[in-house]
Amino acid sequence: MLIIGIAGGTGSGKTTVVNQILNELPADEVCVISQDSYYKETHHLTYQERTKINFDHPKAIDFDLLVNHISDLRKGEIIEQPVYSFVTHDRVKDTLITHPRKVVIVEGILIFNSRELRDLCDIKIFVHADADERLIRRVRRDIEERGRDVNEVLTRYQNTLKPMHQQFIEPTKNYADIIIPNDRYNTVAIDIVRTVISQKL
Ligand SMILES: Nc1ncnc2c1ncn2[C@@H]1O[C@H](COP(=O)(O)OP(=O)(O)O)[C@@H](O)[C@H]1O
Ligand SMILES: Nc1ccn([C@@H]2O[C@H](COP(=O)(O)O)[C@@H](O)[C@H]2O)c(=O)n1
Repeated sequence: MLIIGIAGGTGSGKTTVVNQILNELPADEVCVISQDSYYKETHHLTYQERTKINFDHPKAIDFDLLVNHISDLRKGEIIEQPVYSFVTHDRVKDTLITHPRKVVIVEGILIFNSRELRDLCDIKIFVHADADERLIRRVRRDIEERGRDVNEVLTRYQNTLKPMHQQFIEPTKNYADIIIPNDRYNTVAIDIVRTVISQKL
């Protein structure tokens, strides 16, 4: 099994890179684990209380469960991946049955903050895009796909996204084996990653 960690700031293009890698691999040889699915359960909080959570701090993530699940996959076990709603800011009741595959891709802004998770990754990739580019993408995406308005996104960016990126996300670039510059679509980098995967497999 080959475990690939893909980190990078919000809007850097992690999900897009994952999809580009997936395009070239047979569906039954790869599975994807998103860190977003592992935001801590917050059933006990009201919606208003949940909106105030700092989602860009490592404490917001259930790393214990995430590490256990990746370890289980490595052992060949099936896991039940939680499913998260960006609309309610909480996990939903459903889970996603996920089978171990030859290639396991773990993606998320904070994954390299966990030493255990870093150690589980055979290849660590950091997707880089400049802050202004990421903000533009984030505004568009959160309005179109996550039910937010421009004021909410910009306020969150100033209060949490920017400082948390500087404190917790950007420094983890140092752990990366490969850094993908993604201000523009980077097909050369994707080809290189695919070649590395093929060679390892
Ligand atoms: N290289 C790129 N150039 C332009 N837009 C991009 C690029 N990569 C991703 N995007 C767009 O930016 C938005 C955020 O990308 P996404 O892959 O969801 O980022 P992340 O998973 O890192 O938050 C999406 O709408 C996506 O289509
Ligand atoms: N309820 C939530 C939970 C997280 N976020 C934001 O999602 C970002 C991480 O996802 P990416 O796909 O952008 O990597 C992170 O920056 C959180 O602020 C949210 O808006 N609402």
